Amino acid sequence: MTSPGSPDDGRRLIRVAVPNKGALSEAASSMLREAGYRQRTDSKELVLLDEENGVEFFYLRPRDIAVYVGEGTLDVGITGRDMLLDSGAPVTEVLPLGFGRSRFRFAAPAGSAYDVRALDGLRVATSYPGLVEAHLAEHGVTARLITLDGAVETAIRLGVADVIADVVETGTTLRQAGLELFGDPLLVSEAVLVRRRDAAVPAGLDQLERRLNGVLIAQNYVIMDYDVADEVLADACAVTPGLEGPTVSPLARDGWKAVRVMVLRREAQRVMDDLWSVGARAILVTDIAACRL
Ligand SMILES: Nc1ncnc2c1ncn2[C@@H]1O[C@H](COP(=O)(O)OP(=O)(O)OP(=O)(O)O)[C@@H](O)[C@H]1O
Ligand SMILES: O=P(O)(O)OC[C@H]1O[C@H](OP(=O)(O)OP(=O)(O)O)[C@H](O)[C@@H]1O
Ligand SMILES: [Mg+2]
Repeated sequence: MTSPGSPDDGRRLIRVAVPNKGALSEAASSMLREAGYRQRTDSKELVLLDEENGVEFFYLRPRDIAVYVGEGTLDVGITGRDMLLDSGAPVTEVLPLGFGRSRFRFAAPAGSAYDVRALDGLRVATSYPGLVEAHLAEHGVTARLITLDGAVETAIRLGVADVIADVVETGTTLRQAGLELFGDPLLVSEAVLVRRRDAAVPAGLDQLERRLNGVLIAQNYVIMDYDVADEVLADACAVTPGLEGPTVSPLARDGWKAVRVMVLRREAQRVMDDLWSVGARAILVTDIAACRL
């Protein structure tokens, strides 16, 4: 008989927690899909078995994911760094995933010019009490935390709090509530892959990590090909050092080489200008569909 969590051939499945709703949900599933895993097609599905890849996905609230992984019920999960620190669960980051980027900041009514050290005795509304409490303690400040489930920006207008601490991406929500930021960010957050701290590395994590890393590289890098005369080959290679060094091949045209190299996508236009300046020609940029480095 097959026990839960093990397919017929006796391999143990790696159990992965994925956000079921909210800001991380869609991006997490599409990254996993990009990495070759099956994902649910119905947002009501709670569990999905991808037997071919040896993975079982559990769709859970992002806030609960660090708890399940910290308890060892699930092997790994995708959640926000802010949520994982707030939970205090014994989990550790395996890989930052490059989406769900935000800052965790204090804000107060525009013009009130607060300072973190002046929060003693004030009411701070937040959905992340663990994070805020630790930060205030670091600064020797004792404030009264008002813990709310969401829509924290409204708490000041309704007279429940003097300042708030919340997730900020574009700042639109804050501005619309007539608030402005003060103090340094408590945290810079993004979605992260997490596993249980001080526990054995779960079987299958290395494959999951390599696949997700492959997706990140494919998103962030392009392939650049160009032709260059031997005399300026070294100058061109200095512009495009690549990750491990460019591939240089002979061209049918005497005294010229063909070069192939990986370049950061966001720098591609600047790099093409620089290559052109040193004399490179036929500069082509190609997307990477998938990779393992
Ligand atoms: N507008 C945003 N841009 C980028 N990341 C965000 C944004 N809002 C939330 N996040 C991040 O997404 C993660 C989960 O937050 P989310 O808002 O999805 O949870 P929630 O507030 O519990 O759920 P919901 O908003 O659906 O009630 C956190 O790590 C947070 O930093
Ligand atoms: O800086 P912005 O681009 O405006 O984004 C930040 C807002 O997005 C999230 O809200 P969400 O929609 O998740 O509602 P919630 O506050 O109820 O969680 C977060 O809590 C902020 O309110
Ligand atoms: Mg939210």
